Amino acid sequence: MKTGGSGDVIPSEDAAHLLQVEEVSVSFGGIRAVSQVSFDLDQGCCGLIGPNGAGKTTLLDTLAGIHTPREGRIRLDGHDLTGQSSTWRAQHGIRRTFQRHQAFGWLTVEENLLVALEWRGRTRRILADLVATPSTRRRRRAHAGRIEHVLELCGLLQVRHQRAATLPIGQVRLMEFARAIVDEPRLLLLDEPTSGLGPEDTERLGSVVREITATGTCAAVLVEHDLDFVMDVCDRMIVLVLGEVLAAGDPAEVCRDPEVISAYIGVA
Ligand SMILES: Nc1ncnc2c1ncn2[C@@H]1O[C@H](COP(=O)(O)OP(=O)(O)OP(=O)(O)O)[C@@H](O)[C@H]1O
Repeated sequence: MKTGGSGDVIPSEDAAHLLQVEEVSVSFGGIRAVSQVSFDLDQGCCGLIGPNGAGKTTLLDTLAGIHTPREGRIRLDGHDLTGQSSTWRAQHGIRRTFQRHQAFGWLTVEENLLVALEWRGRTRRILADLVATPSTRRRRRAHAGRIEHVLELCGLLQVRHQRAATLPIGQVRLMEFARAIVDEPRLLLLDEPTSGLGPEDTERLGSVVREITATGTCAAVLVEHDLDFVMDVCDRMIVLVLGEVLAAGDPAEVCRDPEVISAYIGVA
């Protein structure tokens, strides 16, 4: 991992996990939203489930650098990134998707992906560059293969030239997912990605999440209320209740746990 301009990264002495969450607690005033949560992730997709107010989004936001933990540490590839900004984390391969979409509506689907691909490591001129100068055209050609592949993977080839604002919500969500994976992140943080998707798009999204997290180069943490989707794409599951880990492990086993059934599945 490279250090960012402002970043002092501290290597862990332990064998590095891709993601290591160590006794992380997050509070808002007197509310302890996340309490002493620890887990590792090396590959695959880890589902984060639990009732409303359990602390799932807070934990995801903390991994993304939106909140700072009151206690604990977060490491990526062994490097401590607890105090790093969300921009720094994004530049080092962490991508977070949001429940509310954040597409550039006036750009086409393909341009949205190009912006995402070019953003990494750069902070200026990207939108301005979309007016095609010769250097922009050269860069577009260099990125064309990757964009083509991701458009195909996400079922967006046919709408590649449509403006994002004109797409139905299901395709906007798939495009947002495509933007998150186009520059091959190390860690994806997915916040209720099936929200607003119909069964066909949900199935496609599930197969893309499975495919990209099966390569071993990208892992994902998924917050999702659709338990069928979690069971379909996750090889691991963590159940949070009132900010604490109630159960963790193989999804099928976790779902059979009587405490999990009583605290969440019975009411989900
Ligand atoms: N910005 C904030 N300021 C104050 N309290 C907050 C803030 N964000 C979350 N909380 C509180 O922290 C706790 C955990 O909330 P969080 O949104 O993380 O839960 P969640 O499991 O994602 O819930 P849901 O499934 O409803 O989205 C809740 O009590 C919530 O009210």
